[in-house]
Amino acid sequence: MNGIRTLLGLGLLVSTRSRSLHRAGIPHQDRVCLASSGWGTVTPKRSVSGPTTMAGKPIKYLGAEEAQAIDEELFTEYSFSVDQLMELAGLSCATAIARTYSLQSFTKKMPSLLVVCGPGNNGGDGLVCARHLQLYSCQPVHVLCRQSAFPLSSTHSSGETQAVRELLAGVFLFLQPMVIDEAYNLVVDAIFGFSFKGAVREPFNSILKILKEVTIPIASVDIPSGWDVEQGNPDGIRPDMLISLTAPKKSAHFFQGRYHFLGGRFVPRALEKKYGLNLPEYPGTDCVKQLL
Ligand SMILES: NC(=O)C1=CN([C@@H]2O[C@H](COP(=O)(O)OP(=O)(O)OC[C@H]3O[C@@H](n4cnc5c(N)ncnc54)[C@H](OP(=O)(O)O)[C@@H]3O)[C@@H](O)[C@H]2O)[C@@H](O)CC1
Ligand SMILES: [K+]
Repeated sequence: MNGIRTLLGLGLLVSTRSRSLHRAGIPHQDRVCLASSGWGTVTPKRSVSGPTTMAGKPIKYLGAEEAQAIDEELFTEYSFSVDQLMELAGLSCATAIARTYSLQSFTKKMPSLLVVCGPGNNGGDGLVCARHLQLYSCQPVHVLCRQSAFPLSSTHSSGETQAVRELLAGVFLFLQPMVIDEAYNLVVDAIFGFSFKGAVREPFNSILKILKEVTIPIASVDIPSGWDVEQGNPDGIRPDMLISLTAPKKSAHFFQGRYHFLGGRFVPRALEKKYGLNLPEYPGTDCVKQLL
């Protein structure tokens, strides 16, 4: 633990420095984030059919283009703002995590959770998730994200959640999987979502390699980071939990962890119908539905 505290302390120092660098105009690709897991082996293909609705219809698993089209339509046709959707998505993720893992029973208290956030909206979901987890008494939550360049990070980690901290990826890369295992109870993987494509670029590639070796559970937001949105990644991280947002993506067929949730209860009925999503009923007023 001393090792991690030293590193985290170093991270805060570097983070402070990098905020200065940001103000000085250091390009955001020089800053970072990070995340992820180690449960089971991802071998295609666990389930071809996937879960069904109460009416017995299969829930639709989206391809990358379709996921992006729905995203676009939510903004243009239904006038959602990115902040609105992100808040609901992040809340869903925190709710699924808190329900599944008994936060009060976590044995490692200081720090408790590590949330690794990427450069896009998936990372924004991670920041919101971290804030809600913290409000669920899971403190402290450490957040690794691209240095503040990310305009949403200040919004979503603001207010009473200032305890979330930024670390540079450079510092993260000093962390050995064993150190992460020792220090944290769970990693939230919010690096990449449905806009990920191609080979993982640095520094995320190195971060994902570390996360592949971690043995504490990983909860992936929307898509396990580094997985192809449709084809998965047999050599990628192996999350214990997947929280699909809006609708599962095709890669969720390859998910072999223990818990699969659907979150993001914001899809208008007309949009659901248009894309034939066949979403399941959410129980009562819940914002998540457990699929597995
Ligand atoms: N209904 C919805 O739609 C909702 C969606 N929501 C959330 O939004 C997520 C989608 O967000 P998103 O579109 O911002 O993209 P996301 O996947 O986070 O990252 C893109 C970034 O990754 C980068 N990048 C890409 N490939 C890379 C590589 N190989 N190696 C390295 N970097 C790579 C890419 O960089 P670029 O290639 O552009 O330079 C860009 O910076 C979605 O999964 C869900 O979580 C919810 O908030 C609300 C409802
Ligand atoms: K993710």
